[in-house]
Amino acid sequence: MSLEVKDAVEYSFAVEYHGPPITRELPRAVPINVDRIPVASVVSPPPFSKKFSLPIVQPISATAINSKKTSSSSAELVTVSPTSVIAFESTNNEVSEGSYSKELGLGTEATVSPSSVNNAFEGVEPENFHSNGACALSGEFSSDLDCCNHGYELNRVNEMGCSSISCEFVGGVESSGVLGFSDSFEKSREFSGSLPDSRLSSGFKENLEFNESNRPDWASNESVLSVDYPSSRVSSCKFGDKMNESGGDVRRAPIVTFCDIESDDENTNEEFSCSEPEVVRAKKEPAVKVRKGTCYRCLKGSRFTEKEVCMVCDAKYCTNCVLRAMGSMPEGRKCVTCIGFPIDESKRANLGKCSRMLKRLLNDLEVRQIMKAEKLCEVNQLPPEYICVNGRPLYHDELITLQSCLNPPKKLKPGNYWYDKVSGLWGKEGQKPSQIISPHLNVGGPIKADASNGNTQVYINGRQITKVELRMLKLAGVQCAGNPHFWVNEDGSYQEEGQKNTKGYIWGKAGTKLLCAVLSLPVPSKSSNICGEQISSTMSRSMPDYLEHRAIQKLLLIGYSGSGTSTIFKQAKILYKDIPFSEDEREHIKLVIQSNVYNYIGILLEGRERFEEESLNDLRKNQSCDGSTLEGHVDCNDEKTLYSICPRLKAFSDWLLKIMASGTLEAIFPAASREYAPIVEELWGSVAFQATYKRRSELENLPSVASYFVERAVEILKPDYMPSDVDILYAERVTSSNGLSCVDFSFPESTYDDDANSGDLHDSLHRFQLIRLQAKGGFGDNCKWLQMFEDVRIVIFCVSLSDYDQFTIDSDGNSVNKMILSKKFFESMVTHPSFDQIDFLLLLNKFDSFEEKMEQVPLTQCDWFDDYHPVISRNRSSTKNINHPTLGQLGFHYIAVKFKRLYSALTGRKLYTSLVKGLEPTSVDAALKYAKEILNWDEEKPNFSLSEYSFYSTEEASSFSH
Ligand SMILES: Nc1nc2c(ncn2[C@@H]2O[C@H](COP(=O)(O)OP(=O)(O)OP(=O)(O)O)[C@@H](O)[C@H]2O)c(=O)[nH]1
Ligand SMILES: [Ca+2]
Repeated sequence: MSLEVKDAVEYSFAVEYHGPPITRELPRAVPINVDRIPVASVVSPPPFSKKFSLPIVQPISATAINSKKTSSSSAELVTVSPTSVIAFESTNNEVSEGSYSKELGLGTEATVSPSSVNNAFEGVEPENFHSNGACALSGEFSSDLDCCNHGYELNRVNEMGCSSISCEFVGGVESSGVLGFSDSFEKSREFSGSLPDSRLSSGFKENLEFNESNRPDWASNESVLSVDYPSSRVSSCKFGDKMNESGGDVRRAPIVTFCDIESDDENTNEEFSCSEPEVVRAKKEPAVKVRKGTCYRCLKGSRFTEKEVCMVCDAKYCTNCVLRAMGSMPEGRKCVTCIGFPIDESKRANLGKCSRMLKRLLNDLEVRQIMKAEKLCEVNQLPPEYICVNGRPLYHDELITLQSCLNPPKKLKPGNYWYDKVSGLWGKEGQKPSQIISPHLNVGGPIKADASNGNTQVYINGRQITKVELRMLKLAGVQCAGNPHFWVNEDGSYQEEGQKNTKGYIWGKAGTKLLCAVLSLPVPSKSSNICGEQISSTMSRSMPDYLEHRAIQKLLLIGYSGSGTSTIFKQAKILYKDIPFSEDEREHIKLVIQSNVYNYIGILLEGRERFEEESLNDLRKNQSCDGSTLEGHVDCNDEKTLYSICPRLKAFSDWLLKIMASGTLEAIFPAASREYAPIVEELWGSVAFQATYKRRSELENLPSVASYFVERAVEILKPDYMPSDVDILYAERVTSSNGLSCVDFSFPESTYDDDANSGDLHDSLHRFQLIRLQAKGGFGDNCKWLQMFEDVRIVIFCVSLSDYDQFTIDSDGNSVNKMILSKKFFESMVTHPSFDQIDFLLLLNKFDSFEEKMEQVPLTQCDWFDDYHPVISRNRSSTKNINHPTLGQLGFHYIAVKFKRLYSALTGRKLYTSLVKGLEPTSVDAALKYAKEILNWDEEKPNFSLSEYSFYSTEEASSFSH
């Protein structure tokens, strides 16, 4: 179903006002003077950029624009035929007064008359208008309110506990329909720093002004109507609310200040307040005002009609009208009347991303050509003065320098940035660095000490650095005592100011890069060390692909020791990376696996000694009793048992056990590996070892994965062995030694998506970073890491289901149930201040062994589960059956509920849970996609109104209810 939810959400009904009598004057929808219908906004600046103070906002009348257009020097402009589609080189100059005024709705076929403009607002009684805020002029306000009513529930534990990715909508429009995600909605409110309500009031205020003064000049209308700015992102409020009304400005003065259009795609929880600098930007309004949801040309259709949007004025056209309204689209999707105008910056991300509608209407070649033009044509490029570097707006060639350097800033959007020319560090004004771009570029002003708003008293190249940078420096081993001023070069070499000798290289250590990744700090890219690079002077570089620049979403994976986090981490690598493990990594892992194998062999040899001892004891006992031999087990003369080995093997065994006891096993292998491989082969072939191996379940220290490796010991210990992905998956101790590992990935495009529509594609191109933090016996030492995870989007907490009958000795020497330890760890994490307001996804892992275990061992082995009284059907079968769940499924469901209740009691929020078999790729894939779904919704919710197509139609919303 692909209903256009955007419009669905924008549509709103006026609500009758029942409140107290209103004392002040009520706003009225005033007929607009058609002659004054504005058609121009800011004059596109480039031609004058060097000489004048720009931009200048001038009201331009419809006739004026027509004459301007016809006399325009741009061939493209004048030859546009509103009806031909690909006629970029159209021959007839059919742009006459008539055709333009027609498009403007002023001519004979006027689509909107003064009265119809008025009509559009009819039916909105003053009271309603008042009570409903600014909905008549800008439906987005009410749509934002609707947003929060879209209760949405991503799979709770399904009855049988098997499905983990189902989603449901609960309640479409009723105001109490907030379910499940209410907490995350709270979060998004916080992010935006402005509640929908506050927007309402400010929008309303401006509308009041509008109506009171009824100023006909466009410049002021601009600001009023801009309140209607599509609420694409949580922070969008800033545009309309703070629209600066000053028309002209002084070119070099940094009064052009910005907030980000999509600032939420990074640092989600930071700096989203309306106290940010405001944007000064005029937006061209559609030539006509129409009822929400209808086509701007034919005025037909409803909110459900699929529409294409003009990149400039936001006018929307239905399938029947779009080609007529947009013509040949020489600059992409713009109304014919908007050609030559800069695009609405909020739509920059959509440049070149074709809609389904156009794909249907046009052939492939046409689509490609239009999208290319849309992306690359001059007028659609980022205006240089929208980029402010070190407090100064850029000139045209500065922007080109910036964009065409070897390491250009990623996701360059209008905004204020700081740039440290010496090191190449680059960031948003008032924030930590986000990237290291090419150094020594001649752009912007000199860097200011407070550029990143740091308060650490530590300086890098004259800039006071931020807390997180200081943390990184310290962890990277840089001596930071005494408020030093550092001089950092682009290669990371640093010295203290005033001193000559280099003290070290900040990014020199391997660990520092990982650290930076975790702290969201940039590291130099490989090519950035090249100095004096040539700056190409052409605008050949295409605009950076926005898809690449989506911010990475961090998933923190934690769990009590042995819960399976490293298995899931490795599984993610294998699932989503083309090269899950590099050659170097494999080489290293090989050694780990080989030493693991020796370790398992050692444990078995230890067991062999014990078994031998026991046999000998039995033997002696028997001999002393009746003097007879125990048949088949002992050779009387040599005191040999089934478990005895020859001296050569015995010597090896003694040596290995000694090494293991001294804890130096790893230091001795791999060198020893080559030497002893033949002995291992002999050992494996021996009767005694085989007999021991048969009794391996009696050896407590031998992990269950051991058999996977020991049975292939001979092969694995060969020098040319290379571990397979599965070997690595099963291997112990192959993930990072310091307890921290991370992997960046994105989910591959799902194969069952009906259409490779680029609008949907973004979903598969979301980037994620899975960070695994190991918790040896609760976090202890690693707790220091937790505070670094301020920008983690979700915590994935892993619990081993099969721990319920496992016990371990705690520090006081008491035997404690491992599930209880997991629970305690869970409690301390969900209540940890670092994770306040962060969603938790509980993975109940090792379901495979749990299912087996449940057939043997009662769940009540764990005290926490002593109230487990399942209703077990008599004709229970072990196969999955909805009506007759297995014991494993019943147990899983019960444990999931236990954790959910615990979580809810501790946080008042909802815990997401999923069942996992860590060793099965599909299961881990499903679990991680579930995490993605949770985040997606979290992100989608605030900008619900902008999503062109959504999987979640309102119909689905209402058909699924609680
Ligand atoms: N049967 C079964 N075993 C699993 C599963 N997931 C992990 N394991 C095994 O459980 C053991 C512990 O898993 P790890 O992934 O190392 O657990 P961890 O969370 O990294 O534990 P620490 O390294 O102690 O912090 C390994 O031997 C895994 O092979 C599963 O789904 N089923
Ligand atoms: Ca492990």
